[in-house]
Amino acid sequence: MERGENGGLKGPVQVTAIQGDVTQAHEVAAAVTGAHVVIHTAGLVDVFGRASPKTIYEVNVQGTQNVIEACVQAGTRLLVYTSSMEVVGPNTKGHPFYRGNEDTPYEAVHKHPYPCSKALAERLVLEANGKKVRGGLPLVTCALRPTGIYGEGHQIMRDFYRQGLRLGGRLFRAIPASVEHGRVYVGNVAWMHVLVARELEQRAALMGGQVYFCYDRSPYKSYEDFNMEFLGPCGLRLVGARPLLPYWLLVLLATLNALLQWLLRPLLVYAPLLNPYTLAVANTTFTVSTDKAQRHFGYEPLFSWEDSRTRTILWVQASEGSAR
Ligand SMILES: NC(=O)C1=CN([C@@H]2O[C@H](COP(=O)(O)OP(=O)(O)OC[C@H]3O[C@@H](n4cnc5c(N)ncnc54)[C@H](O)[C@@H]3O)[C@@H](O)[C@H]2O)C=CC1
Ligand SMILES: CC(C)CCC[C@@H](C)[C@H]1CC[C@H]2[C@@H]3[C@H](O)CC4=CC(=O)CC[C@]4(C)[C@H]3CC[C@]12C
Repeated sequence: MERGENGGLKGPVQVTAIQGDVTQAHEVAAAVTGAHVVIHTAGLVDVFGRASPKTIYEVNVQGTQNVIEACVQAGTRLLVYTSSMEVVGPNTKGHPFYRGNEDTPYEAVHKHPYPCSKALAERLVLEANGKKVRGGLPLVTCALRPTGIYGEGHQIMRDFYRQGLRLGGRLFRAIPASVEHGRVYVGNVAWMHVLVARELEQRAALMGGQVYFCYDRSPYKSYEDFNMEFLGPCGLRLVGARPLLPYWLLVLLATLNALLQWLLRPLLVYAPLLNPYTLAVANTTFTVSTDKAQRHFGYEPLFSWEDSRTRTILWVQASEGSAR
């Protein structure tokens, strides 16, 4: 096997897939046994009310506890956790987080089950740093906090694309262009995980118990303007320099959706994109500006903004056939 541009090994890699449920401790133990490093990225990502708060807690918090316990029992010393920007914010008060870094003071107050579960799970992982694993050596853990991930496989992007096609090639602006939302390309999030997994053992004293935002050179834009970087070249147009509907009306619609969800629950799962939580997240500035990952483990984005954009556009275009 040869070395690639970034010093990593290049060539075929053998992967063994083991299917399991993180809520089942014995299944997690079976998957972790014999592993040198664990990257725990499985999670229930639901901000729409599809799953119950109990299920979200079981998967994200209890599942993470199972992973930690499996590392301890198996004597696996290195654990990397995929956390989220959501453990910080936006908070329930809608305070902006503008170009913040890992040390920026911010009142992290959550009510929604998803950010609550990610925050609890992250805390479990960080508190487990230094815990003795089988054999007596200390566990080394750290957490990566991606902002909104985009790229190939981004289902919400595909949903917006299909909606735009249905509306005759148009999407209507709902959020002011001045609200900036942090985004990071999926390939760079993955690359950051690989680097952490590679460096955690050698740099345990520096990296153990640390959190790192996942970032790259994607531009700071509003959620909708950012999506248009990909949907625009696919033939969609964002209508309106300002939101089409007044904010109070969006709040009303979001509240109505939440009420309908609650009323219909015994009959069906009504889970539209717009609810009070998603509206608050989309409408609150949250952007990061940091070089901590570069300083601690030499991270540089593997994919430039141009590459990330092109790859995402190609993926959206490829999904066009199935959209019609
Ligand atoms: N999508 C985003 O913008 C962001 C995602 N994240 C985090 O990144 C991670 C991956 O998220 P995505 O790829 O977006 O979501 P996803 O839903 O595409 O992937 C989650 C994976 O977890 C697996 N999973 C769910 N429940 C499981 C269970 N009980 N046992 C085993 N596996 C289970 C799913 O099968 C799926 O493969 C999650 O931990 C999420 O919290 C963090 C920040 C932003
Ligand atoms: C016109 C509507 C109000 C627009 C709705 C857009 C929303 C569905 C999305 C806006 C921001 C997204 C979230 C954000 O990127 C942060 C996230 C981090 C995670 O860890 C999981 C996903 C998410 C909560 C993401 C979910 C969709 C949005 C709320």
